[in-house]
Order: sequence, then structure tokens, then C-alpha cells
Amino acid sequence: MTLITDIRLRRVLDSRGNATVEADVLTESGGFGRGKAPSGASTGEYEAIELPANEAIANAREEALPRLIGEVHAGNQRDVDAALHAADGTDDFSGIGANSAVAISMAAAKAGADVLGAPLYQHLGGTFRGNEYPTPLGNIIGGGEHAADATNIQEFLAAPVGAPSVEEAVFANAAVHQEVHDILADRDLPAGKGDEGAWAPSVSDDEAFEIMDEAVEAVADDFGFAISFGLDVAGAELYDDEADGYVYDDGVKSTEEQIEYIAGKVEEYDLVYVEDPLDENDYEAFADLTAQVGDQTLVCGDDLFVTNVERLQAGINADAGNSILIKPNQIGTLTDAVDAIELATASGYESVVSHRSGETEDTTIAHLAVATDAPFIKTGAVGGERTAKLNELIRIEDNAV
Ligand SMILES: C=C(OP(=O)(O)O)C(=O)O
Ligand SMILES: [Mg+2]
Repeated sequence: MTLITDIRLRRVLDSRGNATVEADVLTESGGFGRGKAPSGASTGEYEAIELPANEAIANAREEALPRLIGEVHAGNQRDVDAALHAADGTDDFSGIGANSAVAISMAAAKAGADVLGAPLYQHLGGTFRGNEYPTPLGNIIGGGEHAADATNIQEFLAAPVGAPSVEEAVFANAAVHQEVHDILADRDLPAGKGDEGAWAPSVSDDEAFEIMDEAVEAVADDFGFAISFGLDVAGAELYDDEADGYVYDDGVKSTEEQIEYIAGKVEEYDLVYVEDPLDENDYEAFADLTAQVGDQTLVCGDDLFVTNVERLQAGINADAGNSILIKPNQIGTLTDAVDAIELATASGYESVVSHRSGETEDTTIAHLAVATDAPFIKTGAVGGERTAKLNELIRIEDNAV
């Protein structure tokens, strides 16, 4: 039986050394699941609210646990997540904290899978899910809110679109990461790493484009399959109301100039993926760019959609973007994340399941991506909290979970 008999919550460390929420869910027949909340740095204005870990834990103990323990079956994910919403009582999880909510939601899903003796992706996706594996987007060079004194664009992402397997794709991204290290060393550009393990050199965005291009070509030659690249511009972080435009080190671009700039880079480098190229409030500009380049690249909304079905529906109505980033902690539960994926799929939008810049060893998003047939997963290229998900994908592909 998957009736929840106990939930334990505790404070643990995330990859930035900040406190986050860990949840254990136990069931009547001995099922066990553990989930940990990640945390963003370039958070969207419309995301569900993360509370300080202590506060989130105290509030969830008081409000959520009595509605779950002895009341709800861990195998019924929609019931678990509805109880979390009812306990919270707000529309942005500011009551119990999206960090408590997502940790419990993920822990319950794992406990449900444990009772069934099935891997989590099978429990979430069912036996009739598709047979595709996501292509990992690997963060190779980065700056923005994730590293000081580096590129203005937040993420330059390797995309091994021609890889014959997840395993090959994961190793290709790691090789691109190493290749960029070597190119930087050749150019006498020592670089530390940003929050997600990407190199954070003090170079212009134009130089980062050149280095990425050179690196993916070299590794594609070695591996024998196509590797493209893409971006997370994190446009909302660059946009400044007062400047009335996108503030780069070398000047301010108006919205029209920003659209032209990104469209130009898509053409020049055959980018396969462009996330948040524009501000999170500008559906119209997203629609303009999508009309120009949407047939050749994914124009993905992260801060624009925040994994929220209402914001996604507004985007669909406006033809803004053609894909959505899925971050369970941005909306608070797995049910809400899956609802967003289902709406996206029904509307011809692609889903890209994603980590956060502050992460943990939790591997739920690897299973979610496989369960929902997401074409891409964005979960870094190197670093323990990133390889936790990448190695889990390799195991899933190898039927070893
Ligand atoms: C992963 C990202 O960063 P953060 O978690 O800081 O929002 C992102 O912007 O896509
Ligand atoms: Mg983003």
C-alpha cells in the first residue's frame, strides 16, 4: 500500500552551500522516497516562492504533513500535489514554500515508484510512454547571474543533436567542456567556473561564440556525429526598464536590436536552441523573434513561462516561442510540471526539462524527462550535482535503475 505513514523534513546543503529542503516520504508497506529542492539565481518574476529552508520546513510541518500523513497515497501523485496546494492556500506556494512543496512532491513520487518496484520514470510515464531519450544540453561557457566578470549571455550550451545514444551525448558534452578549457588555455584566458560548472572566462560574448563554435566542431569531428550549440540569454536579467533596453558591457540594445542580434546569431552559428532571448514580460517580442527563426531553432521560454500553464497558454495564444523550459520547483509540484508539459505537447511546443543553478544530488528531473518524452534536458555538463542526473540518464538508457 502506498498510504503515506510518515514524512520527515530536514535542512541539507545545496551545491552553492545554501540550505535547502530534503523530504523523506514513507508508506504503509515500507515504500521510501527522498526528494531535495533545487534553487535558482536568475529566478523569474512569476516563479513560485522559495522560503528560507527553516521557515519552509516549519510551515510544511504545520500545514502540509497533517493533510498527507495517513490521508493520501503516495502512488496517487495528483492527490499528493492537491493536498500540498490545499495546505499552502496561496497561488504561489508562499505559504509552505515551493521548496518544501517540490521536495515532498518528488519524495512521494519516488515512494510510489518504490512500492511498485518500478523505476521512477516508469511510474511517472506509464508503460506506454515513448521510447525516446532526451538530448542533454550542456552548459559550457557562462556568465550573467551565474558568474561575475564573465559573458553577458548566461549560458552557451552544447547540443549533441546527432548523438546515437544518451551515453554518447553526455560524453560529447564533457569533451566540449574539456576542449573549451584547452582553447582558453591556448589563448591565455584562465577561467574559473560558474555556479553550474561552466567556464566563466572574462571574454566578450562574441569571443565566447567563436570559442563554442570551434570547440563543438572539433569534438563533433572526434565523435563522428553532429554537435550544435544554443544559448540561455536570460534576457530578463539583461533588460532594464530605465535603460529601455538590454544592457550589455558594450552598450544597450533596444528590443528591436535585441531581436535582430539574436536572429543574426541563430543564422551565423546555426543555433538549435535559444532560451529567454527577450524579457519575461514581452510576449510580443518573443512572437516577433519566433516568426523570424522559429522554423530553424527552438525559442524557449523559461522566465517567460515559469512552468505555469496560464503563462504558457498566453504564450501559445500569442505565438510566443515554440518551447517551454520545465523546472518543477518553479511551479512547486510534479503535477503542475506535467500539466505544463501536456499543454505544451498538445499545442506543438517542445518541452525542455531543466535543473537550477543551485542543485543537489536529486535525480528526479532525469526521470521526468524520460517519462514525458522531452526532446531535451538541460542539466549541465560536469560537476557532481549535474553528473548525478547525467549518469542517471545513462543508467536509465541501460535499463539499470
Ligand atoms: C538554470 C537556470 O538558472 P537559474 O536556476 O539560476 O534560474 C536558467 O536560467 O535556466
Ligand atoms: Mg533560463
